[in-house]
Parts: sequence; structure tokens; C-alpha cells
Amino acid sequence: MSEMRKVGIVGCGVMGSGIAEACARAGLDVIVAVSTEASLAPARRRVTAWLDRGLRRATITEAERDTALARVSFVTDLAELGDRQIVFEAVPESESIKLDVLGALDKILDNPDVILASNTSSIPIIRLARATSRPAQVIGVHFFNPVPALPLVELIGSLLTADETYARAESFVAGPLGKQVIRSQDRAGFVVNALLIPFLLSAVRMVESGFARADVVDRGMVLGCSHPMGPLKLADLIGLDTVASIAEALYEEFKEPLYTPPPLLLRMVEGGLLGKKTGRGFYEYA
Ligand SMILES: CC(=O)CC(=O)SCCNC(=O)CCNC(=O)[C@H](O)C(C)(C)COP(=O)(O)OP(=O)(O)OC[C@H]1O[C@@H](n2cnc3c(N)ncnc32)[C@H](O)[C@@H]1OP(=O)(O)O
Ligand SMILES: NC(=O)C1=CN([C@@H]2O[C@H](COP(=O)(O)OP(=O)(O)OC[C@H]3O[C@@H](n4cnc5c(N)ncnc54)[C@H](OP(=O)(O)O)[C@@H]3O)[C@@H](O)[C@H]2O)C=CC1
Repeated sequence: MSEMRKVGIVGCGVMGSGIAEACARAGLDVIVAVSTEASLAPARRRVTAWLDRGLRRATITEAERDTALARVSFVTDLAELGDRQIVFEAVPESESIKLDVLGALDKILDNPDVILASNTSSIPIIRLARATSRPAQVIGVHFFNPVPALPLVELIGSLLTADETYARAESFVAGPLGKQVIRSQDRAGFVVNALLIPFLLSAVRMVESGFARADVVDRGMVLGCSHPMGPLKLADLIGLDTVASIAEALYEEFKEPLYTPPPLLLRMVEGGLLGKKTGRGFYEYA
């Protein structure tokens, strides 16, 4: 089985851009597919911004930044991913959007061995795999945000994922990308989000009920429990739309009240207050 050097990424928001940066820095050939012409410039800007942060942190030189950026092409036509060996989907946390994208990819990917990797935070992989004619090659490869800073990747195989797909995906993320891997069974939220999301929702409920302000909750967890950031700042970093969608997927699976998205969270999403990516959530961002 040949080494996977041709990477495709669909979606270039918070996560797609981070995955693109990681792959480009690893010396891989990357094509990023976005949905419209208007998305091209922001997509390139996000990948560049990750590389520039690396430059500021001196984890990369200027020349390495330029070489890495030159390895990434941005396209609007999914068909340009036809020759890829591994394709990551990083489109929004919506089952219907992901099913459309995976179904379309299934039709255009030439290579019978191609791996279709979903970065979903919560949707059971088997439901995504069934949108394709190759469920044995579909796997959850769940990166964490910010991708350059966090070493973990959760790998989630469905009941139909081939052992070989698991092994190839693991050697890809642990090899060129240098990530550490935990394996999860295929249930909503996997390991990390099944634990993290109820915590974030509890913090939202504290604010919603008027019990404590967002900055008080966050200071409590940073100074009292040594978390790198408080839960409301973290929810803003993830994206409140994504937090709400993960909560809904968890609730759909387990029907536990602790997973229900609080009305305040839903109203903020409906109002476009999605957190850092839109400039306002529980906090404001310049
Ligand atoms: C929702 C899901 O499905 C799964 C998830 O991802 S859940 C979310 C998981 N993520 C977390 O829990 C993050 C918790 N927070 C942290 O680990 C840290 O606060 C942090 C890594 C985000 C930043 O830590 P820090 O370096 O001490 O802070 P700081 O120096 O202020 O970071 C500044 C910036 O560098 C970025 N950054 C941090 N480390 C970086 C690195 N090694 N390379 C590139 N960028 C980096 C940060 O994103 C931040 O971005 P902005 O410039 O846009 O503000
Ligand atoms: N945010 C986080 O902390 C984490 C998120 N995840 C998961 O990663 C996935 C992506 O999340 P995230 O990056 O945060 O979301 P974002 O909202 O930041 O980005 C999603 C991107 O997908 C693009 N998009 C939408 N539809 C399509 C399409 N049909 N084809 C190509 N691109 C499309 C959107 O841009 P445009 O429409 O302009 O093209 C947008 O930029 C989700 O499944 C999420 O749950 C996983 C780990 C952490």
C-alpha cells in the first residue's frame, strides 16, 4: 500500500484550515475544496494565519511558511479531489451537509483505496459511511482545536470500517502529522465530547440562570482547576453552533437531560453570535 501524500480537505473553517496547515507543514500535497468562489479568499487567509502563528511562535521559519503555503491549492470544484489518497471532510456539524458531501465525494474519487475521513465531533460514523459505496474506507479522524496546538486525534471506526483503514489512518496521523491517537467506539460524541459538552452546557446554564457571569465562571475554572481556558471562552473558541449541534447529536443518542442545549445557547446561535469565528459570543473579539 503506497504512502498517502495526496490529501484532500473539504471545508476550510476553523478545523479544515488547521488540518490543511498540519498537512502542508508535514510536506504533503494538499487540495482544499470550499463551497463557493467567495469562500476562497477567507480559506487561504485562515491557513495563512495558522502558519503565521507558527512563525510568531518560532516553530517555523519564513521560508518554511512560504513552502508550506505553496503546497496548498484552493478549489471550488469537488471533482478536483479525484486523485486524492485521503480526503478529510470538515464541513459544518450537520448530518445532512456531511451526507451530501460524502455522497458527492464517493462519486468522484478514482482511487479504490482512498480513505474518507470525517472530522465530525459527534455524528456516528456508520450513518456517514452509509452515504457511500465504500463504508469499509470511511473512518472518523477527529482533530482538536486549535489543531496546531493540540496533540490528540480520536479515531473512530464504524462496525463496517476495515481494519486496514484503521491502520492506515493511524499511521498517517501519528506519522507525518505527529499526533497522538486514542480509539473510540462509534457512539455519539465519542470519548472526549461526551465528557466535555455536558461541562460546557452546565457553564451556559449558570450564565442563563443568572447564577454567575461568564467571566466569573471562566476565572473559577482557570484559577481554581488550572484549565487552560474557562468553559465559556472554550465554547466561543469551538463555535456555539458547533457546540449546539454536538449537544443535539448527544441528546438524540442518549436522551439524557444533561445533553439538552440550553435555550440561551440556541438563541445565540439563531442570532449569529457564534463565538470567536463571528466576533461575538459570550465574549467580544476584535
Ligand atoms: C469540539 C470538538 O469536537 C473537539 C475540540 O476541539 S474541543 C476543544 C479542545 N480545545 C481546548 O480544550 C483548548 C483549551 N485551550 C488551550 O489549550 C490553550 O488555551 C490554547 C492552546 C488555545 C492557547 O494556549 P496558549 O498558547 O497558552 O495561549 P495564547 O498564547 O494566548 O494563544 C494565542 C493564539 O495562538 C494559538 N496557538 C496556541 N498554540 C499554538 C501553536 N502551537 N501553533 C499555532 N497556534 C497556536 C491559539 O489558538 C491562539 O490563537 P489567536 O492568535 O487567534 O488568539
Ligand atoms: N470547532 C471545533 O472546535 C471543532 C470542530 N470539529 C468538527 O469539524 C467540522 C468543521 O467544524 P468547524 O471547522 O469548526 O466549522 P466552521 O463553521 O468553522 O467551518 C465549516 C466550513 O465548511 C464550509 N462548508 C459548508 N458547506 C460546505 C460544502 N458543501 N463544501 C465545502 N465547504 C463547505 C463553510 O464555508 P463556506 O460555506 O464558506 O465554504 C465553513 O468554512 C464539524 O464537523 C465540527 O463538529 C471537530 C473538532 C473541533
